[in-house]
Amino acid sequence: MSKLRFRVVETAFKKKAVEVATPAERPSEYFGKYVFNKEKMFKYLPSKVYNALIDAIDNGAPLDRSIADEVAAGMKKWAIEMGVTHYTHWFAPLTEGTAEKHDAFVEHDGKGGMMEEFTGKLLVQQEPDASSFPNGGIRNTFEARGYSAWDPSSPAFIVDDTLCIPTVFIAYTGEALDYKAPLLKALRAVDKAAVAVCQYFNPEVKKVVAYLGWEQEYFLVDEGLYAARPDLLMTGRTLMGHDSAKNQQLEDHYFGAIPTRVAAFMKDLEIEALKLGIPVKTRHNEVAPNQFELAPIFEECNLANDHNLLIMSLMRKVSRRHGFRVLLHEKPFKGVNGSGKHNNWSLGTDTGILLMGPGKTPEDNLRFVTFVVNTLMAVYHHNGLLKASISSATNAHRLGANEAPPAIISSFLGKQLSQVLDHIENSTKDDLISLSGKQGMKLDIPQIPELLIDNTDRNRTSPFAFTGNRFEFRAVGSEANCASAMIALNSAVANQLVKFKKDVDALIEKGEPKVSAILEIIRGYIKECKAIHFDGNGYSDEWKKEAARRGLDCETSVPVIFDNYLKPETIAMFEATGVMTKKELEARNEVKWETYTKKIQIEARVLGDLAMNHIIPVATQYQTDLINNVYKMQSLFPAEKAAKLSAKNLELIEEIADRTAFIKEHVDAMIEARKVANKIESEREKAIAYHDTIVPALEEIRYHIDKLELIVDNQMWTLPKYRELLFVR
Ligand SMILES: NC(=O)CC[C@H](N)C(=O)O
Repeated sequence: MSKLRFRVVETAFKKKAVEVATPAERPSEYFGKYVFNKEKMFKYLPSKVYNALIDAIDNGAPLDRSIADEVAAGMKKWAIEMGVTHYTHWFAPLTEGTAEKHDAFVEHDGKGGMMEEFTGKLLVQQEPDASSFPNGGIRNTFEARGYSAWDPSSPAFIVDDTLCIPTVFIAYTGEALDYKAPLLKALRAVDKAAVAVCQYFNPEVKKVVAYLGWEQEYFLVDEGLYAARPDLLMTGRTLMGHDSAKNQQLEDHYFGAIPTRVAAFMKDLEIEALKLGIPVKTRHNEVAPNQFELAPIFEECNLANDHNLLIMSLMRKVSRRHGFRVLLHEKPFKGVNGSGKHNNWSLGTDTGILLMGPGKTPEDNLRFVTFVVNTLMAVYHHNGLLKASISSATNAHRLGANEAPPAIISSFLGKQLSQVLDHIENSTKDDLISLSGKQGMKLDIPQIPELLIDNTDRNRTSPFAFTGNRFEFRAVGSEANCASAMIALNSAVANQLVKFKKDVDALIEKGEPKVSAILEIIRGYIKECKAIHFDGNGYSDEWKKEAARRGLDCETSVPVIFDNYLKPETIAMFEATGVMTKKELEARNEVKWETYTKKIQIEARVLGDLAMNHIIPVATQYQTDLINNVYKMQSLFPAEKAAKLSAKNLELIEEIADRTAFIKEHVDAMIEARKVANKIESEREKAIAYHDTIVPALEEIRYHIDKLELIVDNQMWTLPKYRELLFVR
């Protein structure tokens, strides 16, 4: 009998919710307790320094060294009062996680003792010995220097005894080695380009901010069960496991009562998140059993992204206090919903206008339509790139399967917005603009009810859906750094807005009045990007055919999808917006291909091990029991009767023999295929070989393992089954 599996199931069943103390203060009082936010800056910094820092945060003004020294002194004072002993630059290298290297505040005081020290120099820039992060060949090992540099726009925060300073991570030669550096550039580009366009409508607009509201989906699995599944432990997903008879068919988990152990975890997590200034708001059960979701209020994109990275590491930490492990993988379990991280994206002005939201007047709506249509143009022209920005070895299992968006980028607009765009497209300039006496010009742009639009039919099958006053990029994966998608989207929109401004200005120069110039260009754009608009069922096979006919990127091989980053139009777009150079894009793709290969390689190794060490031995043992039974039948009964009574067992004996033989042969073949792939020099070709030869083998082997799970004695099966992983909580 398999002891471990039954022991962990039993222990898990007995676990009670961990008591979580509710803080005495209200959430609004402890919100941001561990953040060096504006309130603390005001308290701990001289007013001149405070003003300079706020200017740097709000307007990107440069900070000189003397200011940095004073900021560091203020930060240190606050941190030491909070019991902090260490500091770290906190950054997001190209690994999908975050990195930190803690240093104590201590320095020699020159009198044989120690003192706490933290200077502006240490705040502003560091040179972590971080030569082992992926860099795609940008840094040669002999010149392996990478710098981390302070991002004042994301406030420092405290985790345990450490002051964490959000930073970018760049090479000695200036290339980005992280997600934050290009994200900040993309946000600057979209700000600049959108401000220029906004000024057609309101010359007061000086700043446009990109907002991000992410929705983090995740699974929780009892820690004991998790430990008994080496595949979960090492790859984040189950590489095998037959469907549980009951899973999500009854739709009884979604929005259901939150299980008590989970509710305690959520409460604990939320308290910690609020203290770190993460404005968490929503929590609920998701579609699959043991799947949940957490979402904050939207924030400025760079901050929101840091908060998402932070929440993922908090989730990992807090879940363990509750005897759980959190699974952020996009598809931990086959056959039930995967986990996404829908990115709600919008643009807003410093005059308080949400640019993707309809307004009250036709003029407001012309602005609204301008930004929506330019976004559609960007998504249309860069649909392959946007797909590449969310593609990974892990997200590939999710896209197109069980409620997740398909692997083709299209945009859902809903009935009302579609009608407005159709109206503009099908009207002449004179239909749309009439001169009406003293009131001046009248625009015929249909009204979109501001409230109603929030309730428009949602389309879960759309990867990029308009949802009333924002777009929801639903294809982003749960494990991803949102920056990848946000870099691509904001850069593409920035580039498009620049083009729009150029097109409109050209007409104005020819003597066309501003409003009709805008309408003229918008009308042309609506026609041009029609192919991206799709309100139908994204899961259907007809859509796949239709999307191909429309010329949208329908590639499904992740390593090939990455080619989108190196297409001439992509390079031109990133270079024009100043977000990334060709060299950076090339290097980053090397990392993407390499990571892809390594992830599949690890899965193949783990599956090979489990097949040989768990599955085949257990199946063979059970087969031996059956064989013994057959022999005993023969000694007990006359031959004919024994044969009849043993018929079923004989079938099972053969089935086990066939399936184990298949598994063994294919594990061996997979090892050989890996050997061949590993010899390939080019990272791209190697990743393609892994995709084409190893990924299908993983599926084929799994199929037979899952069939064995159905027939082998349950008492012998060593790995916790889907019904246990998904329902014990
Ligand atoms: N209810 C939902 O929105 C499901 C979303 C789904 N889990 C996804 O992967 O995107």
